[in-house]
Amino acid sequence: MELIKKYFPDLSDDQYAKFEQLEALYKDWNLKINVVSRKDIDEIYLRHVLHSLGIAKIQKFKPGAEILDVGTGGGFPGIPLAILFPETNFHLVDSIGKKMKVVNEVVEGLKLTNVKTTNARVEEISGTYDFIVSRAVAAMPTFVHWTKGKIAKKSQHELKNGILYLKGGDLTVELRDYPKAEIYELRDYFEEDFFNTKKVVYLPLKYKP
Ligand SMILES: C[S@@+](CC[C@H](N)C(=O)[O-])C[C@H]1O[C@@H](n2cnc3c(N)ncnc32)[C@H](O)[C@@H]1O
Repeated sequence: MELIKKYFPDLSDDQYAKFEQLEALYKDWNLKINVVSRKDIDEIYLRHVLHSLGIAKIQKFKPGAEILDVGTGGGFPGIPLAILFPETNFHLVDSIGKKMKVVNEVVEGLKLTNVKTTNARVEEISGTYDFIVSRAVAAMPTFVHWTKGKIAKKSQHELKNGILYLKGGDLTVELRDYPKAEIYELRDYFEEDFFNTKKVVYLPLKYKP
């Protein structure tokens, strides 16, 4: 929790209270349905919450904007981002029902009124979004294929819209066909060793192969 205050010092009491409550909710649910590994649950603020919030260091979401979290699993990065941007709308999607059950319980427990959830493959989701966020779901070519047509051409963020993907390691091969991809190193924003190889890849919509 101290980590959240260290990097996001200007949040409201309600936001800090939600981040505080989040740990207990996940710990409780993880005893029943294992959605977060044991090591990760002990370091949930570093490995899940702060990592998810890395996206916010690259892009601030506007009130009323629509964000799709593809393959949210236990709710990452969608839930921490929904706490950080309470006036932005988040749609969290995953194809595994039991993970969505936990997400639904956490959303309810935290009283997050800006989160909608759907248990489905992303290919089945219709509608368009200002940004698509994700972590650890698929290689970029597959991900781009799955999400084709789901990014609004007219964004509420003026000229910025597209995919914001949390990735790690060497991306040279994976992003070879995406010359417009912008790579942001999270070690430039967070000093913990965990972030040494972590990045946010921003793929603008107007990418033309
Ligand atoms: C490794 S987990 C990552 C979960 C979460 N994003 C995180 O970082 O903790 C990948 C998730 O993507 C989901 N997934 C994979 N392909 C999907 C698809 N086509 N549509 C929706 N969800 C998908 C899986 O069910 C799984 O929960």
